[in-house]
Amino acid sequence: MTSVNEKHPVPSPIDDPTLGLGSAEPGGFPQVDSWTLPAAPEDDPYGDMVANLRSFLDHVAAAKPDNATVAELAGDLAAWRARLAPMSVSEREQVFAHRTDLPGRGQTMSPNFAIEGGDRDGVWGTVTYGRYYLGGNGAVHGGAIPLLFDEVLGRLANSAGRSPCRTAYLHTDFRAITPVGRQLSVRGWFVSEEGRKRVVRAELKDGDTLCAEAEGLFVALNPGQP
Ligand SMILES: CCCCCCCC(=O)SCCNC(=O)CCNC(=O)[C@H](O)C(C)(C)COP(=O)(O)OP(=O)(O)OC[C@H]1O[C@@H](n2cnc3c(N)ncnc32)[C@H](O)[C@@H]1OP(=O)(O)O
Repeated sequence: MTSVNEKHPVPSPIDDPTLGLGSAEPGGFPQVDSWTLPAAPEDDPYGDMVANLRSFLDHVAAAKPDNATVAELAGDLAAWRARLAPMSVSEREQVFAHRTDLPGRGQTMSPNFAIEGGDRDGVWGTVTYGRYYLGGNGAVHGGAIPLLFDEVLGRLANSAGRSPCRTAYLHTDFRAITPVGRQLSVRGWFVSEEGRKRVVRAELKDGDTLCAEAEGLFVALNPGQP
């Protein structure tokens, strides 16, 4: 056990019995068969929870709370951790990041890529980086940009009935500051597909300004590869 304070001890992630190196399921990424999201269900508590969690992280990043508020929040978070801990399931059963019917796949790790359309050769949509992703001086953290590209290109490279693949390289060029809090356009497309090798490119734009672009090689997994 590791702990930031004695009142609210935080177990290390390694204590999670449902995960471990070597236990990943082959090609465990959710596959994309259609880029069209179904109409949002009337009542979708999980989607609401994830949207609130994203917004919560933005507010945590933006706020300068007093100590009493921070202590209360730490207690609330510890209580929620204790409530969720017995509900841990295997990767296959996990809901987080597996809800391909939700914007952003129902996860909060990578920026919320809102898909507008796509086909076998490409995908396009928007992203708005919240305050959580601030690097400095109003610009998005440099690591959060390849995170978006891996999400967009990973989904594209695994789409349309293709066999599961993994990122072999992801080269990112930062061309201009990527602003926090503005709706940006994102586009990913196939450059080539030869044997196991899928070369894809993507760009991130603020209006006409190219903020960043990337090239990725995704390699189709052989049987038995994790
Ligand atoms: C819905 C979900 C969206 C999110 C998707 C996210 C996708 C991810 O981020 S996956 C996680 C990050 N990636 C990884 O962990 C991958 C780790 N690496 C690996 O597992 C392996 O190196 C792997 C599978 C990529 C390739 O290994 P292996 O199967 O042995 O292939 P290998 O024989 O070396 O290479 C196959 C071909 O690719 C080429 N290649 C492989 N890696 C590279 C590289 N980094 N640069 C250039 N070429 C490469 C090889 O030269 C070879 O080419 P050729 O056939 O012309 O000789």
